[in-house]
Amino acid sequence: MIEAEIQPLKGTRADGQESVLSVRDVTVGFGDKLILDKLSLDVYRGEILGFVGASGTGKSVLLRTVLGLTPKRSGTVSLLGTDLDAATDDEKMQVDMRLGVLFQHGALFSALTVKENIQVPMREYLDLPRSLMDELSLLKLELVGLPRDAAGKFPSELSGGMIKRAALARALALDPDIVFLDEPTSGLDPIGAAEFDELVAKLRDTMGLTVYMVTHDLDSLFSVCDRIAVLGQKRVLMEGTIEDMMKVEEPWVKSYFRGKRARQIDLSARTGTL
Ligand SMILES: Nc1ncnc2c1ncn2[C@@H]1O[C@H](COP(=O)(O)OP(=O)(O)OP(=O)(O)O)[C@@H](O)[C@H]1O
Repeated sequence: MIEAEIQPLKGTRADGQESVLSVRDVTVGFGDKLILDKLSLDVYRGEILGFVGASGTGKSVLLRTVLGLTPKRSGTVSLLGTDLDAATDDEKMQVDMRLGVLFQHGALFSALTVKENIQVPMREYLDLPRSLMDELSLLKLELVGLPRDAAGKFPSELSGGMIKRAALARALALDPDIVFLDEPTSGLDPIGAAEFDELVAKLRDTMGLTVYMVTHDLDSLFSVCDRIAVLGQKRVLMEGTIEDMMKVEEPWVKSYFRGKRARQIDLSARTGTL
């Protein structure tokens, strides 16, 4: 399959699936350095989208732009059907409440316990009694597979894998429709990373969560991502399933998905030894 044969960008998929995130012709630059040039992308409800690209191509810049943290020069970003530029403050807040974010670094506030970290979004957006917030925090911990006694611990007392889970629990605090995960498995050993991937897939299956995952982790791309978008040349170079990616001849995509490491993972996945 060549690039042109991969599914084109649309607002709604052929099966009628709604676009939860719709990025249209977004241009972002710093000074005279253009990072994204008329980039378009859709993420559909209930899918796990893996977003990849060489280092420095602008994956974090796009994520920050979508979240409204980095200004764009032109283009539109619609989240959950709301054009963020045209939205009122109240509409923006309604959207903010329905998305969760797990940043690669600085995932948790170090001076707060895990429970207090999970309660940060609840305090920001909801007016709930303390006992209910405590109960909800324990439910979120259970959801991400952490024991109840993790609630009173500080991030420094947790392993890397537990920190990621606790940060995910915080991202899920308000039962979001979509979560943005920036390199969620970086720094985890392969078993911890595989367990985290399984957790993300389980949450998608049970909660109908939509997942936008920036990742370099080939294991994640092969095992849990429904669709992959590749960033290159300041735009989404191509998008499709992992099978589509395996057929692409573009040099970076080819070496990424069909290099030695990728071949080992693909073989493991096919033989069930992953
Ligand atoms: N605030 C900023 N001011 C100026 N340049 C920036 C700023 N933020 C990012 N950049 C530049 O934008 C480019 C893309 O950076 P970005 O962090 O998005 O890359 P990335 O694809 O996420 O890389 P990696 O995979 O290594 O994390 C880089 O050249 C970076 O130096």
